[in-house]
Amino acid sequence: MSPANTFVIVGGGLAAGKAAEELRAHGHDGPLLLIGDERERPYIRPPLSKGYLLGKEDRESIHVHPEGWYREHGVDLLLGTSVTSVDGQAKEVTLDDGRRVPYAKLLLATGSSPRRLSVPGADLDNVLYLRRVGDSERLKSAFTEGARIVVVGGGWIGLETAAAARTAGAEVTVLEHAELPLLRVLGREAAEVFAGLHRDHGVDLRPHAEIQRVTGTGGRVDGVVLADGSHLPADAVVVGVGITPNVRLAEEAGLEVRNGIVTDEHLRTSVADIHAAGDVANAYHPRLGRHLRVEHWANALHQPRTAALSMLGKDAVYDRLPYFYTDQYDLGMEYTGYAEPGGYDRVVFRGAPDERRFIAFWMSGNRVVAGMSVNVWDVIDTIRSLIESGAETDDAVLSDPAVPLESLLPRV
Ligand SMILES: NC(=O)c1ccc[n+]([C@@H]2O[C@H](COP(=O)([O-])OP(=O)(O)OC[C@H]3O[C@@H](n4cnc5c(N)ncnc54)[C@H](O)[C@@H]3O)[C@@H](O)[C@H]2O)c1
Repeated sequence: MSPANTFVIVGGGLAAGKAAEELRAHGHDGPLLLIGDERERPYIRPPLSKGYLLGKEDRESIHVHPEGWYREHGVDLLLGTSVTSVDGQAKEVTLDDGRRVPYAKLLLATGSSPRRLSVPGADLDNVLYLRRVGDSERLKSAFTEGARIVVVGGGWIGLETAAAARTAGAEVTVLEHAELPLLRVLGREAAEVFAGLHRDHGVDLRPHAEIQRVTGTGGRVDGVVLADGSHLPADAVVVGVGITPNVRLAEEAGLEVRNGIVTDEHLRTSVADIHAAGDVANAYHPRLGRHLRVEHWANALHQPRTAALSMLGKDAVYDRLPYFYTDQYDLGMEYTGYAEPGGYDRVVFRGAPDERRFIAFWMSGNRVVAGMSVNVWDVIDTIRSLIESGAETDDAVLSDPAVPLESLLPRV
């Protein structure tokens, strides 16, 4: 095995772990090095705000591969190690200990980092973020019976952690900038379902809220002050105000970076032999006809196959529709497709949103562009097929539970 044939993966999350697997599965038999700055071997993040946070899943179960897998598959794991620079001309990466590693092909799966809260007091202890497994453990110990938890941001992190905190018996307030949590992602009617869910579980949901500062005593949080002057006591503050892609290495290496590392549909970057996948990749999506950066688990799970094939010189295109899911209290939801504001003209419901058991279809003309099932199971694959087929349908049929969804698919 010659080092000239070394493939290097930078990143230690799901996309990185999965890429190692796909490279071996599709025939890379040369040296394979995975370099990640976390000390933990690659793990998946969805349980960190769901089952793991709730104590329903153990640490072993969240890993992408069992402990021995990397050795068995000849993957060198360099954990707790940062890549400090990439040289796309010399085709080598430099590590934080000064070592230089040449590569034949490089995959950047550097992920993203939580946006920090930038108000006075935001550096106090117990202002908590959620990205890594240790963060989830810190949240878990803060979520105790009667603890006062203020969550900043009503996105998926905010709402899932709010649900976990309430389930643990904490008093929870969610501060959301917008008029309604998830309004931008889901539109009004579907977003109302999540707001109602949290209110029914005793969460104090505050829309149009602007945090002005975090107050504390002895270095620890004791409250937050809002722009309207109100003061909320708090034992911990959880911040979920979005993430930013980790693009520094790519930028410094001269790769095209625009809302993430820009790639084509093969997940190739603008520099030869460098590929990108996962949260950090702003990849051209041929089905949607635009570049798209997706910050969800399913993307980090599936893009590595395309990246691996393309690193091996085989033809592969990434055109899967985005997919994500959530579990909050007794509500389970799956979503597939892509419906940005302006990209759809109405939402059609099948079932009962007020009972939190329904399917929602985001429509553009007579076509479904995205679908969400709430407490309705085993339909998401059919919804995906319906979107992918581009079949025309109408609202009366979509909203009628007596019409099987399969019957809306074009016959082949
Ligand atoms: N179930 C899932 O699929 C899941 C779960 C967790 C996280 N994620 C992903 O991880 C990423 C990070 O999640 P997130 O929830 O942090 O981001 P997000 O972008 O989903 O939500 C951030 C929310 O915070 C609000 N906000 C921003 N600044 C604020 C402020 N100063 N005060 C009050 N509200 C403010 C925004 O309006 C938005 O509603 C997202 O891409 C998310 O989709 C997905």
